[in-house]
Amino acid sequence: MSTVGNSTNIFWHECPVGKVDRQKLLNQQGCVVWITGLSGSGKSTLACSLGRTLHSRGKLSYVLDGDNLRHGLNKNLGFSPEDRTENIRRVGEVAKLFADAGLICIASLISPYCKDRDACRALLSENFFEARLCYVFLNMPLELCEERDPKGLYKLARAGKIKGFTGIDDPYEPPSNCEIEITQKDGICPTPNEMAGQVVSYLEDKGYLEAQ
Ligand SMILES: Nc1ncnc2c1ncn2[C@@H]1O[C@H](COP(=O)(O)OS(=O)(=O)O)[C@@H](OP(=O)(O)O)[C@H]1O
Ligand SMILES: Nc1ncnc2c1ncn2[C@@H]1O[C@H](COP(=O)(O)OP(=O)(O)O)[C@@H](O)[C@H]1O
Repeated sequence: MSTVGNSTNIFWHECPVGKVDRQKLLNQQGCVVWITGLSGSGKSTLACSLGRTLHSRGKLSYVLDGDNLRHGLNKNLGFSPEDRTENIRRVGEVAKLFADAGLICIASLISPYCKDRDACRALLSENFFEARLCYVFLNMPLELCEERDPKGLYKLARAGKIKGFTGIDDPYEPPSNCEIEITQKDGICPTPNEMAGQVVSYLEDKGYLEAQ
């Protein structure tokens, strides 16, 4: 019997089919690839490209995209620091479930604050779950993201019509402990396929693309 958050008198129920059984079925290991970076840095593009590459290799993945989740699970959250923290916490919990289900979970969110990303890492490291988290930092210059501005949000933020926009008047704290950092080379951004390839190589090296 235990107490967790606001719930008291709760019990953990084990099921007979476990993570290892599911992983054997899928011939892969559940893990989380978490893509962080400015709006316009290419997070959704990389997430889709990675999902496609894994699919073509017979690996089951699922994309949790920040923008999309704000249409449902996180529709009651805005962009205040507190709401962003809750956003990351919730997606961390969902990603943990997907990884426990044996999937390669691809989360793509700005996730701008170090403390929230650290909390997420801690969450995925809790004793009953072996941490398999790969932070991918899409380290693209603000100027490039602003130039791309596919949704016109930077323009609105610069005009003061959106308050608290990441990179303009709300901070993006670059990670110092990410597993993969993707940058421009000689002023050229790697293609989505190249970026996905870099992540797939990491997953292969870790042995996540086959059962234990
Ligand atoms: N104020 C402000 N700051 C940043 N982004 C904003 C804001 N308002 C709306 N948007 C749009 O919301 C998308 C980011 O949602 P996330 O859930 O990834 O954000 S966060 O991780 O909670 O910071 C983000 O999508 P991406 O461009 O795909 O990153 C924007 O389209
Ligand atoms: N590697 C890339 N090379 C060139 N353009 C890219 C690349 N990745 C993304 N883009 C373009 O940049 C814009 C923003 O990409 P998107 O994936 O929506 O970013 P985010 O999800 O971080 O907001 C889109 O127009 C997309 O086509």
